[in-house]
Amino acid sequence: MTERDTPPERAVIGKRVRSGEAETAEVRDLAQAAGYRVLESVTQTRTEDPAYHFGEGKVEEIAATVAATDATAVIVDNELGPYQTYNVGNKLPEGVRVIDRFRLILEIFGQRAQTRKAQLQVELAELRYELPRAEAKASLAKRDERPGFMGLGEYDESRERDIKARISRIRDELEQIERDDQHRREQRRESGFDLVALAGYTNAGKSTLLRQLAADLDVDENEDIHPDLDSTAESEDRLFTTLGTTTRKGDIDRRDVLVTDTVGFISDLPHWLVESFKSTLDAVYRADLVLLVVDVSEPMDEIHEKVVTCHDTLYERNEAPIVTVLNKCDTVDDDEITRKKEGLSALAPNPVVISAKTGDGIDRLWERVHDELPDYKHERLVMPMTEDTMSVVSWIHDNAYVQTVEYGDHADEVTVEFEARPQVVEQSRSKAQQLVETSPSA
Ligand SMILES: Nc1nc2c(ncn2[C@@H]2O[C@H](COP(=O)(O)OP(=O)(O)OP(=O)(O)O)[C@@H](O)[C@H]2O)c(=O)[nH]1
Ligand SMILES: [Mg+2]
Repeated sequence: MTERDTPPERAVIGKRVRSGEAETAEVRDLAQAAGYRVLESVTQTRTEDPAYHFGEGKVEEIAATVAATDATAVIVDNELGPYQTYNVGNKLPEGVRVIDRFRLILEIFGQRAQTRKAQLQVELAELRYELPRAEAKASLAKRDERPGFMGLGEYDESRERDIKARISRIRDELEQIERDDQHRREQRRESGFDLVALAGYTNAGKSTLLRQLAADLDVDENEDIHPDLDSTAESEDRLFTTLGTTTRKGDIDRRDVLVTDTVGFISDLPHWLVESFKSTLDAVYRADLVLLVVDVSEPMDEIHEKVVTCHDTLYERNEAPIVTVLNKCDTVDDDEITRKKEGLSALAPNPVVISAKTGDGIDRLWERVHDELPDYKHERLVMPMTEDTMSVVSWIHDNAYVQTVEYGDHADEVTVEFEARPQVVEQSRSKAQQLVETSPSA
């Protein structure tokens, strides 16, 4: 994690809503997560102005607030078009930056990106953010207006081409990474692991839950097939603490479960931004089961909105069944939980109530995970005793839940009874078949 060593930048927040009252709690948290100190906020309820986004008078009010507080940045919790950014910037004191909601989120992601995959995804999102702005600059320059648009220097006609070329190179590299990840998921499934992913709004408690679910911090034995197993999953009361993915072995009896924690969701993200993080979100989209973590301590309408955002983000690509997990039950009383469960019943039927912090409800959650995962199959295999038989028996021990092992009277055969994923049953059958084919009596 990169923290700024320099004193935090000072910011004024601006936000426009079409109706009702503008809520600034989340954008303040986002600004703080990006390392800004928020001094003031200025809000407006009106329709969007094409030139300034806000009304021109409101922009003047923002400029006056900036001057009075000596702020160095204006953070607008809306999407600003390139021309709007330019026009608002022109009204502000010299050198004050204008940052919209997406730019802000990209700044946070940029600070958190540690792995090659995360860095590529952030760069892809930045380039996709920049492309329409470079196009706008180009069209302004073509009309020979406003040279040096947005203070970014001379118009350079190769800029757009460069961005497009870079986007396509990053896409190629990310696709390769996705193929490798997919291959690893297949390998894990073949070795009998069920893949469970944690999803949910940012700050819902996913990383805290991962630590509760993880039994096995010592992952050396499987390092080759699990290079991303990690013994830390940072939790903090801050938005977007987690950006990449962390996978750990879960503590469930009989079945081997790998639990993956990943980047949180947030509302009002444009499609291209979500799409830029596809390689990371694949851990969720391609899991066997998704646990959708919800912070139950928040007011009902906020919970509702956040669950809808999560469903929207999952909707297009997710393949796995979803179990809703109402987290932080230690902060609310039983009556409130009952009320909130009822309020959510259409969106999230039959949720599991837990506290990732105290561990309350974790046993119930495991039971539910067990129920939702594909059924284990029962199998009874009789194998001839050859020099390879014991290694097959030991393979079955590693990949299945073995009930009994019996040796024939003359130690010429062995019978194993076990339960396992359908795929493991298939594989053990074919291993047993090979033993039959190579046995001397065949
Ligand atoms: N009271 C209470 N606090 C919790 C619980 N679970 C998590 N928290 C707190 O909620 C905050 C966020 O927790 P994280 O685990 O970092 O949340 P996350 O979903 O991983 O967040 P991001 O990675 O930022 O998206 C931290 O301050 C946790 O200590 C819980 O069950 N009860
Ligand atoms: Mg996290």
